[in-house]
Amino acid sequence: MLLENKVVLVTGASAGIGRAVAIGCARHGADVAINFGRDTAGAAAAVAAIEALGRKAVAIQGDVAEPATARAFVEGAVAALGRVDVFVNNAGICPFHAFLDMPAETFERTMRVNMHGAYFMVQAAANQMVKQGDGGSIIAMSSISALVGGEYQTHYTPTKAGVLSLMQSCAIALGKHGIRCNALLPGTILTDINKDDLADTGKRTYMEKRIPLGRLGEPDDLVGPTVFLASDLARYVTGASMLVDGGMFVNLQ
Ligand SMILES: NC(=O)C1=CN([C@@H]2O[C@H](COP(=O)(O)OP(=O)(O)OC[C@H]3O[C@@H](n4cnc5c(N)ncnc54)[C@H](O)[C@@H]3O)[C@@H](O)[C@H]2O)C=CC1
Ligand SMILES: C[C@H](O)[C@@H]1OC(=O)[C@H](O)[C@@H]1O
Repeated sequence: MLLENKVVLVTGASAGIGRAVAIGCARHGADVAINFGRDTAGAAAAVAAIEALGRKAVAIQGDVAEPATARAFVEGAVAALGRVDVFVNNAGICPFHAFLDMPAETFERTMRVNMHGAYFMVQAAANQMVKQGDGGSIIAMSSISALVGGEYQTHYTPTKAGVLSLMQSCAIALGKHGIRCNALLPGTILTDINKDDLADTGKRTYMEKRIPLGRLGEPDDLVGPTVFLASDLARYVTGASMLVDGGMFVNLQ
């Protein structure tokens, strides 16, 4: 198994991509600590699914927008599972809104959750890995939106570009410690984050038509790429980014 004896931490793992990735890593042999915001039932379901696979799991509540959450999550995970081998920064929000009347609070909250949250979480995980002294793998859930814009995502796309950039700089800062840092760039994956947006059937059909593989993504589509980057198969991969979008980005005409 690719992640045998590894401890994986995933933020925002009570639903969507984070939950799929947490359970997927357990399927490949990892013990898993999940951070979650408010969804206690979703977090409990993720823990139960991981334990049903014969792996250890712990769920730790905390708002990633608060810098103190990062240290508490890493410390709680180490207390429960012993160490941190892989850190997946996944928690994120995208409250769709037009640019010209974007409320300052919506802009600031999106920045704090997606960008500040990623920064302090990655920093806390990296410090633990440096302390352990035998490297690690950090993976950030960026987005196709790091590379292209969105009319109702002017507050969101800069955070995804920021997270991609964070992985590039951290790859340099942490390479000497044997810590690899990479970004995954999902396309459009059906989750709660875009449920309302894609309830517009015209928009959903348009998005589907843009995808050469012919369908929107599902959370499990991110498991393979995450497990690969987490595993020793990717031992010489750092500072890299991988689109997981069914080919949407390259589909000009
Ligand atoms: N669904 C998609 O099409 C795409 C999603 N992404 C990214 O993937 C990541 C996961 O999103 P999805 O699974 O799609 O959405 P989701 O809405 O299903 O999941 C987001 C998760 O983050 C958690 N979360 C939100 N704010 C939090 C906070 N302040 N503290 C702790 N946890 C918090 C939520 O509780 C939830 O578990 C996000 O970073 C998103 O930007 C990137 C590209 C495409
Ligand atoms: C929320 C969006 O539907 C989703 O998130 C992203 O990062 C991409 O823009 C997807 O379409």
